[in-house]
Amino acid sequence: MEQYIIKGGHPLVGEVEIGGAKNAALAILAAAIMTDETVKIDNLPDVNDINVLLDAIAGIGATVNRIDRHTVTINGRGIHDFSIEYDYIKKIRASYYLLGAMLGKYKHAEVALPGGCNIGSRPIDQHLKGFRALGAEVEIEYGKIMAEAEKLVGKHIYFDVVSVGATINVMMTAAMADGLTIMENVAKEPHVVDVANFLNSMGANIRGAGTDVIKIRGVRQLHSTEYSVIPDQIEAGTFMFAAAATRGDVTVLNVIPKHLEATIAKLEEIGCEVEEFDDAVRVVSKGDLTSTHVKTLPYPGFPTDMQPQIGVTLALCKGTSTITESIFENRFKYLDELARMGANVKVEGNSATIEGVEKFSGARVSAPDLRAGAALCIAGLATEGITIVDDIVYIQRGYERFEEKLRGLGGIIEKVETEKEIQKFKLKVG
Ligand SMILES: CC(=O)N[C@H]1[C@@H](OP(=O)(O)OP(=O)(O)OC[C@H]2O[C@@H](n3ccc(=O)[nH]c3=O)[C@H](O)[C@@H]2O)O[C@H](CO)[C@@H](O)[C@@H]1O
Ligand SMILES: C=C(OP(=O)(O)O)C(=O)O
Repeated sequence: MEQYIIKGGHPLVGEVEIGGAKNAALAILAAAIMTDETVKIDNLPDVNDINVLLDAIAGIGATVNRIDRHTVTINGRGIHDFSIEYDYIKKIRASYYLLGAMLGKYKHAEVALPGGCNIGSRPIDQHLKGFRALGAEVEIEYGKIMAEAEKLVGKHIYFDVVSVGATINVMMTAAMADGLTIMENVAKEPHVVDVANFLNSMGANIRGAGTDVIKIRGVRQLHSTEYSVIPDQIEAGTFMFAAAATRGDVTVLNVIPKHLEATIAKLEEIGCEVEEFDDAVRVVSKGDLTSTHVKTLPYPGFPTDMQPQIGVTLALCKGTSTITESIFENRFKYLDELARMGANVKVEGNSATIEGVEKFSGARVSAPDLRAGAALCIAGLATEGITIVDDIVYIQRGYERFEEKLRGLGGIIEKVETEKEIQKFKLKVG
């Protein structure tokens, strides 16, 4: 099993290029099968989740051509199989987007119940409510969701909870339903807007993405397009908190600063200097940082996907910080690991109280999920000793060349697999 080994205690300094947004790209790839024409998608992150989804799309008969690591063409004309059994697909969350896409285009879809990070119970009732409202019959049997419709007809849908997945999924189906769909209480995340823009570039008629109400006038057919995925605000934020925690000076390149507002506000609150450019943000962290309070919320609130990264940073800030996790009930597991590195934390229900410490000590820790894994690497980079992070397969789901990008900022981090490699690293770093 691959691990990261880290020798920390050095400020991260320099520039890092941010890739395309995983969570936008996954939905866009699924939506690409909704036309028989060829779609070209650029700025894809080269991460495991994307590769699993591309294999699944090829597996049902679409033609998938990799132009390079970040560009792909997809042609859905050959799709002959509307049932996705593929073993890996159920492990990724975004497998549910094939349901919305296939239901919209073929009026029939069967997809294994989705997986994704184990950060809470993660129901999909709002997705199913939306499909049913549009006229689909939906059943769950043998771990599979089966959706079928003779005809899909636009409806007024009010979501009971704000869900990124349900908003995008039902939007995809409604894009090819008859008539007008009005979706209320929808998610406003940048990736919701990106998927709407992508579908519109294929000929869909979607208005209001990025606000609380999305209106979709269904169209009969979608057509070819060329599209570039937006930058990943979570990858960018991860490097920004890595700069803060290591008392570094890092500029994230190829970002949309507007998408990073909640992150920038928290970095400034704890005492970092943040400079915004057209498509870059520089974070400078000098001297003592101070505590703050964080509550995760749907966009434009502070993202739950950035909660572990700020948590690790706050554990090294002076004073008492609190974090309220209001989206997922099981996203504090990384704090147990951090406690093994010397953090002073207490979790009660959906709140964590963090008493800042001056430094951590290196330890062997496990990545409990994707963002938590990245956050534990930040902890290791901020720690003078040696830290080993196990289960990095989670990190590889969503970060491209993570260790290489950190090394580019002066971080001492290597991917290792054997005890011999660990010893070699220790000898090298002294
Ligand atoms: C692949 C992907 O894009 N994953 C992201 C997506 O996950 P995901 O789409 O699973 O998250 P949602 O936005 O749907 O979940 C938000 C909240 O709504 C609840 N809920 C959701 C759907 C539903 O049918 N019923 C229901 O009750 C969830 O339990 C959660 O409490 O958005 C999350 C919130 O920004 C991010 O953390 C994930 O990284
Ligand atoms: C939780 C995440 O992903 P997923 O929803 O795919 O588990 C994430 O991207 O942080």
